Amino acid sequence: MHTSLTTKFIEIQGVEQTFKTAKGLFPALQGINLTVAKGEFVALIGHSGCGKSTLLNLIAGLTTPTSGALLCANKEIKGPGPERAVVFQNHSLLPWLTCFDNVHLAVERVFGKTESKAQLAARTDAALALVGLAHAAQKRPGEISGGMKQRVGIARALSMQPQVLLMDEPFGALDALTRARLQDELLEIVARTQSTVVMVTHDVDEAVLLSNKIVMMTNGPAATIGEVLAVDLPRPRNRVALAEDPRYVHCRKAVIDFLYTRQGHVEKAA
Ligand SMILES: Nc1ncnc2c1ncn2[C@@H]1O[C@H](COP(=O)(O)OP(=O)(O)OP(=O)(O)O)[C@@H](O)[C@H]1O
Repeated sequence: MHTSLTTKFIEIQGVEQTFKTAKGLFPALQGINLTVAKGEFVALIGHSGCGKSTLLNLIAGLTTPTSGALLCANKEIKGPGPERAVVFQNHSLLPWLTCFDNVHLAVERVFGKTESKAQLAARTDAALALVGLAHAAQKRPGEISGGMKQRVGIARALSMQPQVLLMDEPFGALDALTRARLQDELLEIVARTQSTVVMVTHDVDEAVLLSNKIVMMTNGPAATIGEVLAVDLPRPRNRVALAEDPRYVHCRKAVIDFLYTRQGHVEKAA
């Protein structure tokens, strides 16, 4: 159960992102102002191409904004850092390494200079155990299912003991049942580790089930934050019980209204 969600952790101030393309400048994001508190779970939702990944990449420090500022723990975000671990949709594991070695690589990068070999191995084991994959430690990505690969990706991110977990549609490529199971696991892990999470998703139910706050983005070009919805559902959350909870239904409807009534989907060429 989150106690206080008041400590400002990530601050995004007047951020604008313009890309140079063959056809000229493309304004992807403008006027983005957002605060994420420590221990908060924030979902970014919006139609395809509105700029969710662009915003997540800015927080990850993989790109720099055209203007505006991004801060993490009062420090300007100037590049990627182990305190902001990223989980991508396609797990991005190295296929020739075992699950253990894939996670160990990240552990070594962050703690290699300060900890013994035994400590690094123990961290790796603990991260795999956290996602229920201790038994698959010696398997290679090609020998495990899509859901398991995604769990290794989450273990790798968590193994760095990041202050914030940035997830870009982490369950987007999975079937509905595996996706539901991983959402439930993520809920438990986040409760146990008190992680701060920013997650990009297309899935309204996923956003409501997992988050404290849903950031709804307008369609691009020059996309911005249209509305922020507070999800005041108590934790722990149970998907079956929530399905009929009027507060859940209300949140779900508010997001659907925003996406389909006020931001009617416009397909546009990328
Ligand atoms: N490096 C880039 N150069 C040029 N345009 C880009 C670049 N990255 C993103 N864009 C454009 O910026 C817009 C936002 O892209 P982004 O990938 O952030 O959207 P998204 O909301 O994450 O989409 P999806 O939900 O489909 O993954 C799109 O129009 C995209 O074509």
